[in-house]
Amino acid sequence: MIDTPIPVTLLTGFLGSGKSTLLSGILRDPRFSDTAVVVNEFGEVGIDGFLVEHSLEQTVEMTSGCLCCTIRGDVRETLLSLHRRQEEGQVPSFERLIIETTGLADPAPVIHTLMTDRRLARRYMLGGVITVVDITTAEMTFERHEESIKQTAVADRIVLTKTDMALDPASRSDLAALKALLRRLNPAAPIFDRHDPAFDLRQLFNTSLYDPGTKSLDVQGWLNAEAYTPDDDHDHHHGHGHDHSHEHHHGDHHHDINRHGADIEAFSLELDKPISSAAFTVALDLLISYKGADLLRVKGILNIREKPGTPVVIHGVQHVFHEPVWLEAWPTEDHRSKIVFITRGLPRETVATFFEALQVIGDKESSRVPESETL
Ligand SMILES: Nc1nc2c(ncn2[C@@H]2O[C@H](COP(=O)(O)OP(=O)(O)OP(=O)(O)O)[C@@H](O)[C@H]2O)c(=O)[nH]1
Repeated sequence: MIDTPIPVTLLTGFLGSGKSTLLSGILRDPRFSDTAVVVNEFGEVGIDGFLVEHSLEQTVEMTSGCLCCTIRGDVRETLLSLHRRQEEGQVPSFERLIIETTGLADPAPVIHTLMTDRRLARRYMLGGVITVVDITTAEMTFERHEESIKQTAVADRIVLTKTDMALDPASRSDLAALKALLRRLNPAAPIFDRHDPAFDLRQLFNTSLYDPGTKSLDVQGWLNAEAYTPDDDHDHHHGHGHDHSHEHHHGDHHHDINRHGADIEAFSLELDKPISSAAFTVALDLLISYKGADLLRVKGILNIREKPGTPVVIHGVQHVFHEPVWLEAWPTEDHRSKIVFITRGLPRETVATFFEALQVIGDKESSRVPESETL
């Protein structure tokens, strides 16, 4: 058990959106009794008394300030120390870890630390990102706080909160518009209603590439490339074009919620021919140096020409990419490379151009890039 990296789930969402309330619900549920929690709070008391009382040493609260500022030190040290204490039997063993970030935090630095820190990577892996969205304040929050849009764009799961509060008919149309906006910002992340009787907390945690339960890789579910492909059934799934104002007209509803995050695009690229490892590396490096900060999330499965039959999985958040994972075989009959992108101010056409050029330069350049510098 201790040999398998422990999945880490990031719980994010704007101030007051309902993160702690959701977390309390998770920790009250006996199915999640093997969960450790790291809470980062500005205030003195992180979470309600129940959690502190019943989770005992598995709860590590940090009152040292904003997570995004202290991540290099505190969260890393906290996670390593927690793991060590588990191995030494000082705290009960845990199967998953949740980090609740402050509402103001950009989740990217935490994700970067999990992706790149070798000591952490032997013990933990990025499980997923849960983003909580308060439906009563979402529009104002998106309006005023750019980071809340980014929190949504990098999510693996989106949870709508405060849906139990009385809604007048106008607010219900707001809800439809909000969902359409969330799908546009992030087509692949399932959206759950916290108060839907069918909502099961377990749906929040089946997010990682590696499924610790079955000890197998679920590339299809993780990539969910179909969600990025616009078709008749998915006419809310975009990534092409910018004018979304035709969607969801709601009587006398005046706001155009879809203008928020108008520069965010979600799309997939499919490459029919196997690609050279060297050319792919060059194209990705160029893209990162050109617009690294605006590659909000990139996931993909690649057919590398030099290694037929063994695809490689890539995963990046902004300019930082996870160590590629080589698979022993393709998960399906479809052996095309597929890459999904969520970008800011970086249109599909531009990204596609990089990868089309890649196909062209592939043959010429592959011999000129040292093997050590490729995937
Ligand atoms: N009616 C209702 N109230 C909720 C819901 N979720 C949270 N709240 C309330 O909203 C307030 C803020 O919730 P928290 O869970 O503390 O939010 P948070 O995101 O942890 O807040 P910060 O830590 O300040 O960022 C509290 O008063 C909660 O009781 C919900 O689904 N419905």
